[in-house]
Amino acid sequence: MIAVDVAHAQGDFRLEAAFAGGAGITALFGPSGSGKSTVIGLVAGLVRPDRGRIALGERVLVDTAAGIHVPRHRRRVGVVFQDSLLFPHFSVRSNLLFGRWFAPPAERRVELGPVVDTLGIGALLGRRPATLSGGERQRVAIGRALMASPRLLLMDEPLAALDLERRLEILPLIERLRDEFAIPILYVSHAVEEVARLADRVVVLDRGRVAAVGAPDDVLKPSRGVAGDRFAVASVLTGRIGEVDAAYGLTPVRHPAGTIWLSGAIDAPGRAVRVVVRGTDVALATSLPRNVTIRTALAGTVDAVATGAGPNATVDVRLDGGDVLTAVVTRKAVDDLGLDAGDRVHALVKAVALDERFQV
Ligand SMILES: Nc1ncnc2c1ncn2[C@@H]1O[C@H](COP(=O)(O)OP(=O)(O)OP(=O)(O)O)[C@@H](O)[C@H]1O
Repeated sequence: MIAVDVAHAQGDFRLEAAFAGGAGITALFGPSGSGKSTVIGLVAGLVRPDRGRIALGERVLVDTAAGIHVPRHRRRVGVVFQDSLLFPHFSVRSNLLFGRWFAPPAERRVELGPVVDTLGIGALLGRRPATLSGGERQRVAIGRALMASPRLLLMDEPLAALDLERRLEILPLIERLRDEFAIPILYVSHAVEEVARLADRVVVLDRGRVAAVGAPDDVLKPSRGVAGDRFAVASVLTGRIGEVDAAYGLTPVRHPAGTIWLSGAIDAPGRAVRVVVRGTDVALATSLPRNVTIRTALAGTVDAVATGAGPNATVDVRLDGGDVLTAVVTRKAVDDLGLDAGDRVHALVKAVALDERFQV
């Protein structure tokens, strides 16, 4: 468990944040410049806070009042950045083994074999970093951080430099290492799908302050602190996978409010799945439109409509079965349709917006 309570100024920016992260993945989420990387730097020991305390379990890493500032190499905190630097003249194997030196021999709990297996990098061990693709380099960087048997792993936008295909390959590996190595992870990301899928707990930062803390389903709602960034609004729906439509390459997810179609085939009938839906990918209709390309129409009742002075509005729809789906629509559409709490609506979601590999 990591507990952070710090104040730190750099230039005009002032961070004043207190939060705690437990087992599993704690996501730090928020707009650019909100202070996410600054928090990572403070926990990693790259930056010394003006004031505050950082503790990892029983161990105090920073306590400015007591004059404690554990140097970074003694923190037992692993760090993976967007572009992690590997040692260019070492093989992948040597890069991985290098990580071990950061753990005192008695505390080396992570072995090379399981790391290589989990990350699927066995074929790369003899190669030099320059010969690796971006995705391969990132896997090795994650492996090297793991080899230090860290008590906490910091991941600062670890997938941001990769294309969608590579991101989708590495995402399940991050889940596996969370589960198999049981190392708590503090994970910085801009991407709402990543946060919704990975995080056990989300800390939303906004202009250096903690705007919200909670489970992804609760926090990734606009009314709970991420207003202003319409692309940061997402909902998580739970359903069961049906039989793949092989002719069209679609997977149906059965939900009490209707069938959610995913673009792509997941051959796992009966498996429970969480589907992450961005608010900007949802349209609302007061009657079921017939001649429309969208195949997914979920029935529900408007719970709340939030409008401000801006052009956009958010509409929380309580779907049949209980899940809440938030739609980001224009304020004009809300007025034109006269949408209000209690109205029955159909929430329309484009299947092509739901990449099946982002679902859990
Ligand atoms: N060394 C520095 N000197 C002065 N200001 C800094 C310094 N480092 C960062 N800042 C400022 O501190 C603020 C927070 O930066 P930080 O990198 O923590 O944000 P972030 O949430 O990680 O952003 P992003 O998502 O864009 O990476 C920004 O306004 C940034 O310009």
